Amino acid sequence: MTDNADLAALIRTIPDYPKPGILFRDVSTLLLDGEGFRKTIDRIAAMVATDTQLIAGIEARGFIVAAGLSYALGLGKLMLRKPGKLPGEKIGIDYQLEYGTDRIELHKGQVTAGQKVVLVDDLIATGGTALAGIELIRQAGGIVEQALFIVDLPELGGAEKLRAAGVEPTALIGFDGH
Ligand SMILES: O=P(O)(O)OC[C@H]1O[C@H](OP(=O)(O)OP(=O)(O)O)[C@H](O)[C@@H]1O
Ligand SMILES: Nc1ncnc2[nH]cnc12
Repeated sequence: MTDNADLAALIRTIPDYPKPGILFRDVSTLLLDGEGFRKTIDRIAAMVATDTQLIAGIEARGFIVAAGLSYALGLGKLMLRKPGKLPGEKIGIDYQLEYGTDRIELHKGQVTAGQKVVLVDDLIATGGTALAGIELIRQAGGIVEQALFIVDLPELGGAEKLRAAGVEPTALIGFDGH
């Protein structure tokens, strides 16, 4: 992981949100900064494997990263959505969050067998969300070997879990603490 201190400085930390003990790393302040967002997307885009065919983003903050990369690289984007949002036939998976549980869903037929998909999100903490996304894309026949994030919280072990699942995670910024 390179330094990216310029981008780290644009991310606000809010203690005890949404629960006591959680240090919430709020990317909304980075998103407000046009140059900061452009640098974020450019630096992540430079890491995307050249054989990538599709960018998968996780609702909601992951969509912003996915949209930027999709535009920068001219690749399509796949929406992994929270429950009840997709109108078509879908598959879904439940997962644990650092502060609760959730579910994501994917439209059937929007990943083709053998398609190379990169998963992106704003942040990886416990890795539950990213692993659920990877599992869902794999169930649909896609190949996921790379996942990219703006922020990693290494103490929560998510990146290690992704490596154990055969996916190489990279983040621009690592923050200490929960
Ligand atoms: O590695 P994990 O422990 O799974 O946590 C990371 C996830 O948590 C946040 O999303 P959140 O569920 O808060 O939803 P949002 O993007 O809709 O705000 C973040 O954007 C990641 O998707
Ligand atoms: N500490 C944290 N800050 C921001 N988003 C998160 N998602 C899960 N944990 C988080």
